[in-house]
Amino acid sequence: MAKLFRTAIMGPPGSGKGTISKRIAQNVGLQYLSSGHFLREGIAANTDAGVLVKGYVERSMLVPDHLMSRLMLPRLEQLTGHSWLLDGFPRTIAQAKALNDICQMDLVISLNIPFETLRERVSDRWIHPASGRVYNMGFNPPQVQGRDDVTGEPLIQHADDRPEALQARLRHYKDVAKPVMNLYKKSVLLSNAEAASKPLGSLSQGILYQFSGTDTDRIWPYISSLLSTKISTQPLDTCQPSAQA
Ligand SMILES: Nc1nc2c(ncn2[C@H]2C[C@H](O)[C@@H](COP(=O)(O)OP(=O)(O)OP(=O)(O)O)O2)c(=O)[nH]1
Ligand SMILES: Nc1ncnc2c1ncn2[C@@H]1O[C@H](COP(=O)(O)OP(=O)(O)O)[C@@H](O)[C@H]1O
Repeated sequence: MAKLFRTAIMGPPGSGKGTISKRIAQNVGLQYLSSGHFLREGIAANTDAGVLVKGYVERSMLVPDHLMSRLMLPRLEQLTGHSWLLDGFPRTIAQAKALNDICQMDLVISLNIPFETLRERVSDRWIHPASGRVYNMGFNPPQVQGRDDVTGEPLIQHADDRPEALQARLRHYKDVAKPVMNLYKKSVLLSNAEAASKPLGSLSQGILYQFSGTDTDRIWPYISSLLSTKISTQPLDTCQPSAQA
């Protein structure tokens, strides 16, 4: 049985989830699954799932929880036997509960970045719409200005990255993410029977680690060191539903 490591990264738009996830995947060698990327792939390939979610994604609305869980959970079940990192899922408490039903996570990373920093970053953000590759004109510019490094196709800026839209997205993120963070935050020791008899919202798991700052390069060493500690002390295990399941 291998040591398996299941983790998720949370944070407001522009907080650096994608940037940090890429570093984690390179350093730790786990499977990286970004919900936004996964949905966009389905839309581009015109799969049944892609057709169902297209309207929501194009309007930057959250895909309904039941649909999101129906798409993501089988994908995770295919990764049995692998360590993974989720970016963008679970985003709501309903999604977190659905994930708990199939798997206990080991660690949740939350990025806490000041609004002004987010505003500066997203106003400088350019994306390659087909792949979701993200560039920042100061931090990680493309090799050729305005062009994707891999395909050479033009980069675009998202209407959602305008400051007014960002403010609204941030408010929405805070409302939706708070109960999810509370679920992962505090440690409570409960027997399975106790856990089963409590409403899920009252349970929390003590696996949330928050990182604050304005620079990804400064936050990264702390995350890297946390991961080394967590992974080296991780018991041999397979994916199990959490006590709440
Ligand atoms: N100047 C600067 N830019 C950064 C830093 N870290 C990341 N960025 C850039 C890369 C992107 O253009 C932008 C947002 O980063 P990400 O796309 O990694 O963020 P995230 O995945 O959280 O955004 P999303 O949820 O997709 O809106 O900021 C940093 O420390 N300094
Ligand atoms: N966990 C999720 N629940 C509901 N919708 C999601 C989820 N993840 C992604 N989406 C959909 O995909 C879109 C793109 O997601 P993402 O790439 O994470 O970017 P953003 O930070 O703009 O939300 C979202 O606007 C939303 O429509």
